[in-house]
Amino acid sequence: MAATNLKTYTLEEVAKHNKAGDLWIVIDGKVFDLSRFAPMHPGGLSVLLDADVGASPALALLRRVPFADEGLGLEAGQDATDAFFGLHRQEVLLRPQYARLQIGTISGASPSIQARPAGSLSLVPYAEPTWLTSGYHSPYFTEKHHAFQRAVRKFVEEVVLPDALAREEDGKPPSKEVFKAMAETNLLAMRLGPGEHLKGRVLMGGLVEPEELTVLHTLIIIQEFSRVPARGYADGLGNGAQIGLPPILHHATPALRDKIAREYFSGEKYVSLAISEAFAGSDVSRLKTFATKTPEGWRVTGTKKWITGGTASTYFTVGCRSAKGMVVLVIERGPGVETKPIKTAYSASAGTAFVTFDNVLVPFENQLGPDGPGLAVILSNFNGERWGMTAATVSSHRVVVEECLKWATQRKVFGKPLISQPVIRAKLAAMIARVESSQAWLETITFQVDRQHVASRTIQAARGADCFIEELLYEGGAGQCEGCDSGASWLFIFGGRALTLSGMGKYIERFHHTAVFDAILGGAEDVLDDLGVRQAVKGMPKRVRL
Ligand code: HEM
Repeated sequence: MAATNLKTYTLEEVAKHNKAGDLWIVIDGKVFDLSRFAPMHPGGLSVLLDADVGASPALALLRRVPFADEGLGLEAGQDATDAFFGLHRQEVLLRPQYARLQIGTISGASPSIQARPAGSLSLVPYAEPTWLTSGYHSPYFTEKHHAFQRAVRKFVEEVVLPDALAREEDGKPPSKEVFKAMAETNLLAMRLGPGEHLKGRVLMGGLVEPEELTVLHTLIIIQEFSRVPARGYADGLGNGAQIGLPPILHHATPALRDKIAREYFSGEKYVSLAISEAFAGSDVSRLKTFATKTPEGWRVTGTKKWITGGTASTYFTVGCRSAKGMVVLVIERGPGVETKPIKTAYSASAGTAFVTFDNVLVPFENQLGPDGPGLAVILSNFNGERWGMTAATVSSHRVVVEECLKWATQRKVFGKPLISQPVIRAKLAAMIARVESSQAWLETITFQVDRQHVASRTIQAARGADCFIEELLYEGGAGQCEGCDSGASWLFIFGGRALTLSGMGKYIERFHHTAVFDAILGGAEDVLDDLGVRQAVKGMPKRVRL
């Protein structure tokens, strides 16, 4: 927070404080006293004193240094806004320890750079999907969806975002308070989509009635949550339950279903899906976790790997091999169940676990669906998972487009904004086209899913499309440079800053090292691609010929 007794100064007054130990600077009409901070400045003292860099701005600008003369949106004698924003994220000035360096404002100047208020829409072109862009219309979303979106965004930016950034830093799991807040608004329940589990709940303070909630609302929730630049944190924040709970809701006995739903939707206990193993990923029929029927119940022995949110989960929806084929069981943490964190490249806050089941006794009532064709229970779950991952993927790519657009316009190279380079504009054009087309396709599919109430054919089509969208965005798409195989566009736009954990490119760095994961999770991309085409071929009419 800025000091309260702010004074008004002229540039001439500021210019007198231009040396080490007595250094004032002007950023966006605000006067900062850096006299004590300058020796500790992370970018060094010298830059702050170097008039040629425009960093001793009051002095430099009064001298009309070239930087200020280059048509960068500043008039000579004004301030060092461009120099600052070419090197720092806006949030630096919002940090209390830096905000309090402000001692006043420049007479007659009014700040022109403002942080976007929590919950509001971004005005950066393409930073929002078309349906949220002023002047555009949507065949799917109504005014009520808009109100819902505003409420979810506010929640995400006020409650989730600060915790996500902090947890990505310290590697701890998402805070209990965030789960509790999600429970209070019923976001935990709504994230699973429409259904019986919403009955009697007050959704988002009453913004939508339980029977009114559609898959389009779920799309809004997923896409708003995915704007948070912390992919791993999102996984820790209940993405495990997103896939682990549906089989319980659809196949468990009413008593078990209601107990686990109550505990999860109130934010008390967590649920994970435990299918993949060191031995089997996409080829789930080869699992080596064995369930044996005994008079007292099922006995389960085996291991599970890459279990999202598993370190914190109480319940695991587990795919097992049985004498009859496959069976899915709900296993509660207890004797014989152990979880160990897996160190991943993407985030410790995802709670990715290696789970061991050592001769665990599981009551017969915990069986989900029939013994033998358990594979069908597992596979049916993948459809919703892929759709959700695609919705998240498109949204997080949009955030990257926004970051790149901002950076390319505020960063100066060779005396000009980066955006003045045609090659940068070409990369941005490709990224925008892919994000926009992916979102359009996603909305079409979502609408079909909504109308057909998870009709299998649409869902199969959705899965094929989802694979394509993810490939488009990651492998050949938003990340790639057109006409060459030189890698991700966002890396080229941000340069070395895309590799640093702090500063301008920190979100790009985090995005880049998690970007490919959605092509693996929920079934490897190429396997699902192939499945999509095989299913299309199944639907080919026998009589068609060229
Ligand atoms: C209120 C004034 C300022 C504050 C509070 C401040 C603070 C910081 C902080 C916290 C960083 C670390 C990186 C980050 O977190 O973004 C940084 C880096 C830096 N700062 Fe400043 N700074 C100020 C003004 C300036 C000015 C006027 C210049 C010169 C034009 C400057 C040049 C740099 C440079 C060159 C870096 C390193 C950037 C990089 O590694 O990419 N700073 N500053």
